[in-house]
Amino acid sequence: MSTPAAEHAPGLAPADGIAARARGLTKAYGSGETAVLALDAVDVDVVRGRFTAVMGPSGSGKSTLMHCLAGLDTVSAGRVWLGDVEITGLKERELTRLRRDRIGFMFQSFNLIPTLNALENITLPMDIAGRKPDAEWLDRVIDTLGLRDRLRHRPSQLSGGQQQRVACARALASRPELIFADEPTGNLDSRAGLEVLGFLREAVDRLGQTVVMVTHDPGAAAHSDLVLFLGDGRIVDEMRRPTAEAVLERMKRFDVIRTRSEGTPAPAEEN
Ligand SMILES: Nc1ncnc2c1ncn2[C@@H]1O[C@H](COP(=O)(O)OP(=O)(O)OP(=O)(O)O)[C@@H](O)[C@H]1O
Repeated sequence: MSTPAAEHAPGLAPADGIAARARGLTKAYGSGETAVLALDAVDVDVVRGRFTAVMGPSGSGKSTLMHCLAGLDTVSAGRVWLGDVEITGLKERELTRLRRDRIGFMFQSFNLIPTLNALENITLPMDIAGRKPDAEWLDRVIDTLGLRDRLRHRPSQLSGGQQQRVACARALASRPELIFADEPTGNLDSRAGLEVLGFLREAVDRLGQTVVMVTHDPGAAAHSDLVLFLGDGRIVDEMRRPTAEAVLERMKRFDVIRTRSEGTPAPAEEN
């Protein structure tokens, strides 16, 4: 049970249906004078069946948070759970299996294998794991992502947006409990980017998936249900049912704080 105070803290949700959870998550890089505190005692609940965006200035800890939640990076202190399994303290082999079974990843570079066709790329992680895809689920994913008539094409025969859709399908194919997307629209033009965001949205709404997306783009964040704002390694704010305008306004406040702390005039005076 979470305490009433915890329920109102940014980034914390009521304690049921949690896909990932962190408590006191702290990550330091380096030591001594060059040490960087990338995450500073972060508490966060990722709610199942929702689309969560993570935003914040460059260097605020977004990627580090995602990597620690996904078990791709070790933590310096604190605890992380995927579903009800605590991953902090797991051995690398157990962690690899857990990641493979429970998590789908989408990165900015799609990491498609050029010699495999779209379908083979989509099922590759499951093939490696020696698991058979659930045919009905795979069909739904392929149709939702509009890839039915592109399955035999190789990546070089697909547009950037189509390649990203294949990467999205690959992340969804094993029906993971959680999808982590790091700047999934970063390399795409705005139309293809919108497509991918639409598909992630549909993955949540129609397929019941859980998505965590790191982004710099307020327009992308507006597709989510909840935006978590990171500043200096802490969750400093959250926004439900975001709009691009509201997210942009919130992000501008980071610039004002930074400008003030650096002792230079506020940006308004520069414009
Ligand atoms: N491997 C590393 N070694 C040392 N410092 C690191 C390492 N990775 C990240 N950092 C530092 O940790 C802090 C958080 O980095 P992180 O990449 O999580 O930020 P971010 O919000 O994702 O940034 P960006 O928006 O620029 O991608 C930064 O100060 C960064 O320089």
